[in-house]
Amino acid sequence: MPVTVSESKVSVELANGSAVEILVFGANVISWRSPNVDGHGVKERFFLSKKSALDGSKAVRGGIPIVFPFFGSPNREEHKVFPSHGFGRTEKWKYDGIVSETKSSTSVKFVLEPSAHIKVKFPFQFILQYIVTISLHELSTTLRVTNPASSTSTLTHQALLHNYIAAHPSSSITIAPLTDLTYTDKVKGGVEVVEQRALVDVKESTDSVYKGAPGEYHVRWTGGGVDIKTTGFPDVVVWNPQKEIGSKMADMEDGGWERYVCVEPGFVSAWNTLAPGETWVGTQIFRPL
Ligand SMILES: O=P(O)(O)OC[C@H]1O[C@@H](O)[C@H](O)[C@@H](O)[C@@H]1O
Repeated sequence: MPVTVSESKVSVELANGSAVEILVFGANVISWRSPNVDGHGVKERFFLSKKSALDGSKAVRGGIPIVFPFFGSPNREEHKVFPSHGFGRTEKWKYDGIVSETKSSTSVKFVLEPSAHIKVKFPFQFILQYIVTISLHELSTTLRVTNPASSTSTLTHQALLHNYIAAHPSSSITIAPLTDLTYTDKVKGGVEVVEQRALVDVKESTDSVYKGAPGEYHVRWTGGGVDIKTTGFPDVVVWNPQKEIGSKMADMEDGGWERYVCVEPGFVSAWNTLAPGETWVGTQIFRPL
């Protein structure tokens, strides 16, 4: 049975051992195992902190949390009732079934619409759809944000896929190509910097929001790597707190920052405004080396 559905989780497994697990809480992908390129064995591709809550009591520290309707700390009035990164990652999504299924690929879908308690705090209509597609050697995820309003009310939002890519040691991690892009350095209080490096590393605490993102990222580390292709996301965030900040995070496993890098495609440096009936779509595809 390639798709297994429980109350809290949807799991999909293909014949070659590729497997993905998605919590209904946050529609958070928490695991993706895919075969090694040499054909021997499968490897976990995402980091998930051993100290992360997975019961819906707190956002997941790992996998792919979905950031919506705003990124980072809330600065618009209508967002101030929410914790950082919004409510997309802390709501229970509805599993909406299998979208397509072949021998080499399966797509499943999750939907989030305003619940009674969200409506009280966020008086805007929205429909989020999240499609996770696992194929023999790739994983892709697509987020669709729709403004279903029939009146004139617009939906203004940001969105980001907060990928925790399993990569170690963090001293060997590089991300490219980001050269010549302007980024906001959140570690240095939000100064704008033009990236000079051909290979960006995370040896020091890094929290950088790149604008005008190329949509293709080569993430490499000793003995491994992954390529990520994206469409619809004008920005990309690179984040690794290193020991300095990571050791103070209650849900971070000991030394966890040594074992991942977050490369996060997003629509975050500006706001996207959807007229009634409009939909924004962002897609990412991972291919491990
Ligand atoms: O601890 P959180 O809310 O999951 O956020 C983790 C990090 O997420 C990144 O996307 C942000 O750029 C960082 O500033 C933030 O610290």
